[in-house]
Amino acid sequence: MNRGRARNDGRDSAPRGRGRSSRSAGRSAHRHSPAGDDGFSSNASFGNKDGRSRPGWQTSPQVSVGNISKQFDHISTSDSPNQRDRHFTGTKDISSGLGKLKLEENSLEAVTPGSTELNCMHVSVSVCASLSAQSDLRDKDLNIWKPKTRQMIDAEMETGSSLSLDCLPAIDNARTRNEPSLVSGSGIKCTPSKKGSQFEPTPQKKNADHLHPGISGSVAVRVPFDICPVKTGKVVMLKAPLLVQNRMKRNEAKRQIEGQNIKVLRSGMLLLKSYISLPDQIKIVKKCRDLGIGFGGFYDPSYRDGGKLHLKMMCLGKNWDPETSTYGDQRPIDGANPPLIPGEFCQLVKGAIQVSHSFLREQSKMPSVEHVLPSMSPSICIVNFYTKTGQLGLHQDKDETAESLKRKLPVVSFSIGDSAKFLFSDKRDPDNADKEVLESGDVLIFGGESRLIFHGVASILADTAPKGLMDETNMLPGRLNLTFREY
Ligand SMILES: O=C(O)CCC(=O)C(=O)O
Ligand SMILES: [Fe+2]
Repeated sequence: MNRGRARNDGRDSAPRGRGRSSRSAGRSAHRHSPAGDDGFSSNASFGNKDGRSRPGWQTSPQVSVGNISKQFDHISTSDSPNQRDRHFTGTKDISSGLGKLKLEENSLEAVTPGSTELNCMHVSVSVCASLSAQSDLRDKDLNIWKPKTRQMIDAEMETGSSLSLDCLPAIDNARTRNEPSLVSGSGIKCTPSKKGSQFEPTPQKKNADHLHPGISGSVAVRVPFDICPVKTGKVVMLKAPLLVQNRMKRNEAKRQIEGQNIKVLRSGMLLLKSYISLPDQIKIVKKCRDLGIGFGGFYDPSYRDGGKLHLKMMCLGKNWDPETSTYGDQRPIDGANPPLIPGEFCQLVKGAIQVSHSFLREQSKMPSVEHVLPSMSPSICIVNFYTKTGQLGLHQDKDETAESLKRKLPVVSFSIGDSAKFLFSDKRDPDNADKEVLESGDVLIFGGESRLIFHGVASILADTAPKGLMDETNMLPGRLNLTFREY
């Protein structure tokens, strides 16, 4: 992808050298659910016909934490369509050194002797930290959620270290993927009470010790980034000022009036305005939120020289590493395997390409438009979250396989939340780049002649997200962007 680093002025640093990954394309292809399996019909709606959500989206097992479960601010509602309700919050001090995890179908218990204190706060952390598992969590977890299975996993928790459990809601992922099942979703963080011990999450570790059985010692934890923090009764939510609320409502109304339309920005570069319906935007945000707080979720990506990108990122299907500008099956910073791309996302991508084809055929009166905009089947999705100050310098997306680039398979980009000032150009030249405002629900496609166009995000236009989206998801102010590619 070779993203130039965004400086504060929105311009780029010099292009970075990059080795293109020569891995074969096949590896990731089977890793995402085949589009259509759990996707949705051609009208691009996420829900079932009766409006209810599909089970894959809403798995919600009950979770408790040993004998302290009652004390948790647990608002799990297994039938609730609202993902945010499926959390519990809490932190627990551990003063003794031994703990046991008891896992059984639809429940998880952590029995931690010597518990002394419970404070309520929302924490969700990846997998297990400071846990020396005496059994292979990976293998065991694959069975844990089978009916009637009960398992005990003895685990040693070092005194003065932290234990983090993640158990919701990516049980589906764990079933289908060979990785620890305590993956995405909410969790409980047990932190030490010992003076001088680390209360802060440990810095990320550059290996995947925690994935291997029998390795003791403290294991690093990625600090999860929650794009939709849970509203609790105790937190006073400040309402957006009236002016802002009115602007959001106006934007929403404008989008509804203008409806869907397609703009050809260049050959092979199309902008599908308001392509993603509001209900689907909401579902995408909630899904990204759940994946984002789980193992392999959002993190602060940096370049090789340590400079930070001005966004949070996670990869689905395959990992793209900004430090090396290459794709791989594991994320080097923590060994996480990228979560699968939800089938519903792939369906939306395919639908957007089909709609573009119909439009191009209609325009050109040509029976085939594949040479203008080739079809593609996504095997990679890079999810970016930009806060109000986020940006991304002009860059080309060109770390996909030589075959994918040769065929000029398009990149398909979803915008959700606040609008973005998007730049694109033949050169890495922000001053002379073309500009387009990408709004919530827009889908941008660039393939064919435009496949290697320089593009980037100059700025985020604050408080422009649809009010309905923000109200329904409690998403932080900012913009969610998903770019799909075929590896
Ligand atoms: O946020 C956007 O619109 C662009 C993101 C992008 O170019 C990328 O992730 O490579
Ligand atoms: Fe890009």
